[in-house]
Amino acid sequence: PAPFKSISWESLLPDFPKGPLCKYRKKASFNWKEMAVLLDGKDIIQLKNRIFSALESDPLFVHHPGEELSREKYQELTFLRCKRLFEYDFLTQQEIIENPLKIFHMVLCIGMYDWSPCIQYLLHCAVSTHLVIRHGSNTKGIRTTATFDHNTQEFIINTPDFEAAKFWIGNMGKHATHAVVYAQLYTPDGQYQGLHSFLVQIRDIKTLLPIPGVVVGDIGKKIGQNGLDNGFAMFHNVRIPKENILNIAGDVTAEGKYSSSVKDVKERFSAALGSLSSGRTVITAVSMTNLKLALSIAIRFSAVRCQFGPTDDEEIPVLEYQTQQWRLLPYLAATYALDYFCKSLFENLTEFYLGLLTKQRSQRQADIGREIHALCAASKPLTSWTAQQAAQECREACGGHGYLAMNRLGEIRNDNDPNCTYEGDNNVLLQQTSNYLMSWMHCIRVPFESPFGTINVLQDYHHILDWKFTAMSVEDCMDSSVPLAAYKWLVCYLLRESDLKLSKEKQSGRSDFEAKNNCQVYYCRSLAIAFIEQTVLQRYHDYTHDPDIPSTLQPVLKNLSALYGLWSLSKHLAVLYQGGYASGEQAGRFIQNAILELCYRLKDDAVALVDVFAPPDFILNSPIGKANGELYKNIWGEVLQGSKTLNRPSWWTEFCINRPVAGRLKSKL
Ligand SMILES: CC(C)(COP(=O)(O)OP(=O)(O)OC[C@H]1O[C@@H](n2cnc3c(N)ncnc32)[C@H](O)[C@@H]1OP(=O)(O)O)[C@@H](O)C(=O)NCCC(=O)NCCSC(=O)CCCCCCCCCCCCCCC(=O)O
Ligand SMILES: Cc1cc2nc3c(=O)[nH]c(=O)nc-3n(C[C@H](O)[C@H](O)[C@H](O)COP(=O)(O)OP(=O)(O)OC[C@H]3O[C@@H](n4cnc5c(N)ncnc54)[C@H](O)[C@@H]3O)c2cc1C
Repeated sequence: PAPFKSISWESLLPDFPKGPLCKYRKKASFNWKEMAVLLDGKDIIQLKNRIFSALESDPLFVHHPGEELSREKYQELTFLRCKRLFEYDFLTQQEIIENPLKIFHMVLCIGMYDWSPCIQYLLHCAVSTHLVIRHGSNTKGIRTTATFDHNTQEFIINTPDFEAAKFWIGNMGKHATHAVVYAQLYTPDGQYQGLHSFLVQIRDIKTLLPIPGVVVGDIGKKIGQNGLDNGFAMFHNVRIPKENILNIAGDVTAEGKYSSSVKDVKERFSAALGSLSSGRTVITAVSMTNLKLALSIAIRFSAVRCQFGPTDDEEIPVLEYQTQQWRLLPYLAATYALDYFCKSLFENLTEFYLGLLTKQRSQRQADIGREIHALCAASKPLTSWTAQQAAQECREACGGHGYLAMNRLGEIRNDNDPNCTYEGDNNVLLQQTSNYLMSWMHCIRVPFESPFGTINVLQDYHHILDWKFTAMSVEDCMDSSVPLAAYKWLVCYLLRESDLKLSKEKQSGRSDFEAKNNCQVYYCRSLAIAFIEQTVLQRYHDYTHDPDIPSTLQPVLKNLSALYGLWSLSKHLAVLYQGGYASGEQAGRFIQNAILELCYRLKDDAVALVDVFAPPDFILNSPIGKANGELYKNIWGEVLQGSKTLNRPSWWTEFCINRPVAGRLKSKL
């Protein structure tokens, strides 16, 4: 990051308007601008400003308060906005090469405005990876076939029946003209060659009418993200040229012979699915961004909204209540920890793609692919669930105002919801992470490490299993080293228990399939969650304890790290006691009291902490979350902008004239 002093704050990070939030802003222990520069750096802040102000000045992105858009209109507007994003082309190739992290920030800035155009845009950019994989979770079971016809040098794409139809596909409902279709490949000798992807034209590019043999349409209204047209498709002997096989894992010669540089079928399957890791990394960051949006709204609201007080004539901000602090501030800490983790995961992914682009065939490159897969298969569940719970908590924390659509918490919650499902259902994905961890069990007696070091903790497996909770006071627990040690034990313990459980299941005669399924709840699933929480915490602990962090910022960052660690760990207290890491009343009590103390210490910093990441008012688009904190003026301003707010309803005669005759229909029942 650029040094603090050389930057003109006025142009880069202007002061917030004066208002009711000033009271808390003055109490903050640190300078929010210094924090923003530390976390993002001047270059990224400039990029964010550029994107935010482009959207704010563009009439196409104007908000329509008080207006209900039909789904058709919203889809049209989303498409126009998506086209406009291509016109803006916010980043040059050179900028991306110099700092790939800029793509990540660009996506999240657009998403903060609305996820529908953002995802539509992303899907158009990433057409090579993300269209028509669907057979649900079990990709191996996809039933669409691609049979090579060497007489015409074409593949014939076929959907056997409607249950095998592609469903849910983003952009396919109304407008996609081409799709990447995952299908089971058959060569002319009748041999089955496994899952491959093919580029298939589905609509005419001049008329948007379906190509003969393709049945394509819109799947209907969803719980959220309704600007996006999700669709279905079925293929009836649709012929595509030979060149349209996307030969990631294998190819077919003109004579119809199959060839692949990857001999093992299982490896080919992993290669075919490898690109899903980038989507899962993006979704991890999308969910973390939803945390930022929800908390910006709920914390600003809580700092201004007053209820009850020590005397009848004095009401205090709801943020002063222990309950409100405990409900919101751990999510604020999680936002900071996950924000750091997302950036580090994106860097890991960049290294992986650099290896692919330079055609690395090393063992390290293969190990990186496996480790990234294991990381994002658990970070997507962790972050999307955290954001989902946080959005609901923030909604309730804002009371009735949180339920008003204009304040956006419902939209954030509903738009975040599918992050738990797409690119792999969370519960299904966690199994991939635990499989990866379990696969290390046989290495435990020899020295080993993974490229990003996330499983190196297992090198001390036997030793760590003997560790105990040793803190002697609440104050002892106020550093993230305490939950981190507990997490290391937890991962080793759950790994041992999962492995033992699997062996027992097999010994009792269960098939591998059954045995694995019976080891998920309380074992493998908990293991994957504990592992990813430990990894997030480890990275954030190392960052916040780095001696290069300015001394003006380190105390608050350390508090956030400790709170995130203890709060996450507190959900595993039962296992810590069950496995003998903790014993006696004190351990649990210390952890609980440390959480409350950290919440109390952070409450005066909370507004400044959200000021660091909250987007401008236009983007946040929530009257109760505005930076001026003028809660009531902002709400009234928005309510009165509704075109029909003060109108008599169009159906007023039904009330005033066509009155019901009580009991008129009774005899007809
Ligand atoms: C993972 C599965 C559940 C696999 O299940 P199986 O039981 O059949 O197989 P195995 O567990 O035995 O696996 C075999 C082997 O393969 C390895 N593997 C599996 N996946 C990967 C992977 N991704 N990378 C590396 N390796 C992998 C596995 O570890 C095994 O190896 P070992 O033998 O060594 O142990 C699978 O069936 C599955 O993934 N299911 C989920 C299906 C799924 O995810 N579908 C997604 C559909 S697309 C979708 O939903 C899109 C939604 C749109 C969302 C938009 C939001 C955000 C925008 C994102 C945009 C992305 C932009 C990115 C840029 C770009 O890509 O260019
Ligand atoms: C908004 C949205 C957009 C989407 N966009 C696309 C897209 O663009 N392209 C695309 O290809 N797909 C897309 N999808 C589909 C998405 O990838 C799938 O919904 C997802 O992979 C889950 O599969 P499923 O819906 O078949 O769930 P299922 O697999 O039917 O899961 C149902 C339930 O069964 C459980 N379950 C399944 N298998 C197991 C198991 N082995 N062990 C334990 N429990 C299990 C799951 O946890 C879940 O609770 C989209 C979905 C949504 C919601």
